Amino acid sequence: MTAPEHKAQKLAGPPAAEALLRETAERAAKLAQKPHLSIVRLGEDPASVSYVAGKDARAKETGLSSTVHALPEETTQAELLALIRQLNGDSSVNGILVQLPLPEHIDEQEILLAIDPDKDVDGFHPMNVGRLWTNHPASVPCTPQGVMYLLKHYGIDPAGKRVVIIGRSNIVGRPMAGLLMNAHATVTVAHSRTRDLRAVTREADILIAAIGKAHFVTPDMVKPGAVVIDVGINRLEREGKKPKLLGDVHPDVAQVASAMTPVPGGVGPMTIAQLLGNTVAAAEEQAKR
Ligand SMILES: NC(=O)C1=CN([C@@H]2O[C@H](COP(=O)(O)OP(=O)(O)OC[C@H]3O[C@@H](n4cnc5c(N)ncnc54)[C@H](OP(=O)(O)O)[C@@H]3O)[C@@H](O)[C@H]2O)C=CC1
Ligand SMILES: Nc1nc(=O)c2c([nH]1)NC[C@@H]1CN(c3ccc(C(=O)N[C@@H](CCC(=O)O)C(=O)O)cc3)C=[N+]21
Repeated sequence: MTAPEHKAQKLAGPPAAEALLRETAERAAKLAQKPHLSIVRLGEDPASVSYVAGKDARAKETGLSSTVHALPEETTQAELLALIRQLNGDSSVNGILVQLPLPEHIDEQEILLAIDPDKDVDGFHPMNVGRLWTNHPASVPCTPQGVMYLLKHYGIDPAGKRVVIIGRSNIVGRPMAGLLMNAHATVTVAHSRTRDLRAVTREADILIAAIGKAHFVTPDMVKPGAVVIDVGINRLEREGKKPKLLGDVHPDVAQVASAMTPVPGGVGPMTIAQLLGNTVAAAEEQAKR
């Protein structure tokens, strides 16, 4: 008989997301007005349609109200800016989210700059990015903030640990690095130009994969006993069936890691819960004025 295989602890997202949603619902209920989230989406990309539907449904379940502005793919820059200005000026709107990626003809940076930083529940406005990197966080991007909540929920403290993040995007890798640095981790950010990636990732006590390539991280890249956080969601569209979702981490990594997030059911649910948390936080701030 062969020895039983080692299997990493499963860091499931839903229980941590439920805890965050409960806290969020309690805070929402204390406000005189229901917090309101406005979600803007352009075009019919199936992943965006599915994420936005999830965000809208979760908002309503949590005692928030939300509106989805589903605009045609051909919407112009000027039309999109006009909608954002209208939402900025509407005191019944507490949070604004413009779903990314935007179509090619839209200047994403100009759109993100136009969102009132106080309503920027994604934390993408340069004002909020600057606050994160000076350790005065206001609104922080939902996915990395959700990862921090998940780590805490499972009793994993990054302080003093070596963390390696693969990916340097504005939505995941960079803000993840800022948050972990603020939480006293020693942080390395790797990317497509990193030399000898395997030697770098093997240094990690906590390895975070945000690459966008299915099963990219293999067991040989992971230090035995490391905690592995899989942010990747790679959609395998299948004829007549729901798409299959694959993470950036190969399932065999569970044989070497001490703990690992699954995909689906890992970081994804944290992102949505954190978005609602950010919306309630924005509503609380706005209620003080
Ligand atoms: N769970 C969730 O809630 C969310 C999941 N995601 C998922 O996370 C993943 C990453 O998303 P996002 O950050 O937006 O993606 P981006 O494509 O913006 O960034 C990917 C990063 O991975 C790096 N990379 C690509 N190939 C390699 C390689 N061969 N070796 C090392 N690094 C590499 C890129 O490097 P370089 O900069 O050099 O190009 C880049 O920094 C995706 O699967 C996405 O779907 C995203 C947001 C939320
Ligand atoms: N302005 C903006 N803000 C974002 O936060 C943002 C964005 N644009 N563009 C795209 C990415 C991606 N993203 C996800 C949200 C939820 C799940 C999620 O709920 N995932 C579930 C599965 C969902 C399913 O079944 O499709 C899971 O992993 O278990 C995943 C990914 C937010 N993003």
